[in-house]
Amino acid sequence: MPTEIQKQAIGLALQGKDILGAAKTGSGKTLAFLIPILECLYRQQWTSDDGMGALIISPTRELAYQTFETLRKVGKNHDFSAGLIIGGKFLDVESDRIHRTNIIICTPGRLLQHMDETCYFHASDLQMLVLDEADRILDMGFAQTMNAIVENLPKKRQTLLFSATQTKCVKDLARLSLKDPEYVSVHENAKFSTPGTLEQNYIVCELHQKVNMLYSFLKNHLSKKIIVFFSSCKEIQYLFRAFCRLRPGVPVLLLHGKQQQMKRMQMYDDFCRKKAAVLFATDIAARGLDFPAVNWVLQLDCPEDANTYIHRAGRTARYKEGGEALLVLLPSEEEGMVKQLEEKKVPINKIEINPGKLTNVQPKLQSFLAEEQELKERAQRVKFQRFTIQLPAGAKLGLCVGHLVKRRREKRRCMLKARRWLYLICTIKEFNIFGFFCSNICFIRQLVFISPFMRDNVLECFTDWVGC
Ligand SMILES: Nc1ncnc2c1ncn2[C@@H]1O[C@H](COP(=O)(O)OP(=O)(O)OP(=O)(O)O)[C@@H](O)[C@H]1O
Repeated sequence: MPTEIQKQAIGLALQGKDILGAAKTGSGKTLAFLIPILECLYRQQWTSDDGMGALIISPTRELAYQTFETLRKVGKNHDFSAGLIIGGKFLDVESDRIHRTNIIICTPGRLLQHMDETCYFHASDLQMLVLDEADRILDMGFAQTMNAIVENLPKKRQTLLFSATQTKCVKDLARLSLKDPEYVSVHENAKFSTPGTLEQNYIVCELHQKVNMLYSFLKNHLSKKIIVFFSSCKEIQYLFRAFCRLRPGVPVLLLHGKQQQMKRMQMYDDFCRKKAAVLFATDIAARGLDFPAVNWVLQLDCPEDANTYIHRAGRTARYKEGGEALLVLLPSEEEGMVKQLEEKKVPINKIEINPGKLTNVQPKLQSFLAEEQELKERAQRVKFQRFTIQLPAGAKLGLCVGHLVKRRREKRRCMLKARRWLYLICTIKEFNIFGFFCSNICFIRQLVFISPFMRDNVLECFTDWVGC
């Protein structure tokens, strides 16, 4: 039986319409664009000599890989060739085949690299463009890459955009030159924006209790399949190692963007296959991934916004299955986040932690840190990062300016370092804005010259925390 989004979107897509598709997480959007692609190329009797007929752009390698696998299943009776074009693989192997591939599933960066460097590759016959997780692909993080990609695509084509949190931003849509798009939003009038089978709660927890809380939670759910979301690679790497030593009694897996490609794929496959396991993940696993039978999603760090919350929580309770989501908030995050979630129609209840049920793992952790220098260094970096992440945006920029002032003689090195810090401590949005400041050291000197008060404060704060 087709799902609601499939019923509504497939017919319109087959009529050649541009589509803005929005439906809750786990509601079958992938088939809502794969079936029209296959049908469209089949009707035109597309062959390998015709080259690329359809292009699907995904925000992450894992999602592209998953879509590729689904396409292999649903397209097994067709003769079209399909290719997965993602980073971390050999460029020349892809280059040899790309111009003969009918359906390409890719991440934006890698696609642009081929557009720039692979001489045979062109997109002039493209019939259909699909942006999966469209709002993410059109946001600031991918803006430049996507603008460059769109310049290489023919204007006459059909464009389909899908997401659980669809963008209606006119500027974004203008960038893609959509022609009178049909807005297919199957759950727009629903009472809630998350699946009805998803039970959602949040707790408020002090920072120093988070690790105890996570350990106790895992101990109480040993037979379950759980995803735990963190907001930074540093933190996840440290806690992964710490939990491997703490041995909670369930296999702990790790997925983040700084892993090598092979490792990433291996973790992804392992977690798909396991019946009971916990996956520590950053937001690269937040969107689109369809891990089978996940019971719990735990968000140990507050998401960037309500949309990110919806996508993270949507890794469970997929296609009629049940699932539970627990959000962990610091006291300072509660008011703002809960308000955002209410505005987005997310039904979430507050529950209290039972202090009697928390296991204190701090003494064990301290003894591991004393034994292992590397773990200790990781812990220190996480501590600094946790402090800075909570600062207001202006103070983050201040930290960076302070660093630049102090090391102004080593111009290039300190600029690079400042950018790296910003990357670690800022959200993507903040980083994009502040990146501008770091790219012009003269500007920063002027800024500091104008504001000696700011400089002194920043230096003091910075020296305290970094000890430099
Ligand atoms: N018509 C259908 N009948 C049965 N199962 C389906 C149907 N359509 C999709 N599914 C299954 O539902 C699950 C979720 O589908 P899919 O990954 O496409 O959801 P989605 O809407 O893209 O979710 P997200 O917003 O998280 O990306 C998949 O396991 C898929 O196989």
